[in-house]
Amino acid sequence: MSLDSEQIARRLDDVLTQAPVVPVLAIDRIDQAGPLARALVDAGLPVLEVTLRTPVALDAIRRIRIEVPAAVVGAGTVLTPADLAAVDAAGAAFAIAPGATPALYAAAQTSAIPFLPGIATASELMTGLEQGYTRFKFFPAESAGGVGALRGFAGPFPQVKFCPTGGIDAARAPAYLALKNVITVGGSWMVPTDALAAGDWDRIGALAREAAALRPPR
Ligand SMILES: O=C(O)C(=O)C[C@H](O)[C@H](O)COP(=O)(O)O
Repeated sequence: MSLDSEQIARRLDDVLTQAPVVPVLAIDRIDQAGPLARALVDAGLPVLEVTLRTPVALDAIRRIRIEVPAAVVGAGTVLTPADLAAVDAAGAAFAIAPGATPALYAAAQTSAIPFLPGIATASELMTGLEQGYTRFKFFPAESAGGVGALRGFAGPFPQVKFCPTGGIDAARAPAYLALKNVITVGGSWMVPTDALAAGDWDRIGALAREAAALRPPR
């Protein structure tokens, strides 16, 4: 399969436009997966990024697909072609990387799964453009220049849109969401570590509802 630039953008937009905020999840215990996903989806955040940072991540993706069919569950921290193949096999709806490499771009060309590469600089963005990509994760957003950097990218790269992630919270998210070149914002702030460990789905649900209300989906 070889996709052109428009097809790549459309496949990613189909996913990323479904919610103003994408929760970035590090799931430690498999029994957390279903209830956590349900709390987030019920609160209005259907698009979920399960990071491959924990041993149960792939199982968590499978579990969420079965237990919470309304979730659009994808994978984060996809670092290698092997990771991309593994998340595809687990049935992830999309794959997100904090950066990108020639090997990952090559693997994504032959993978059925929509792939969102990460960039932090104009040169990395231009490498992605050469690969046919116009949608990127901007990571780590706050320390790589934040809202100002994205305003700057809008000049030379008007066709490019972003999912900024990294250091964003409920207070910072609205400034990103107000930018024309931001489709959605990623972050973990609605899943505080102590609330997840305690299974406090009410608190997570309340934070997620606030996040979902930040902007109607685009
Ligand atoms: O694991 C990955 O693939 C990443 O790219 C990193 C995450 O997206 C950020 O760590 C989330 O950022 P916080 O909202 O600051 O927790």
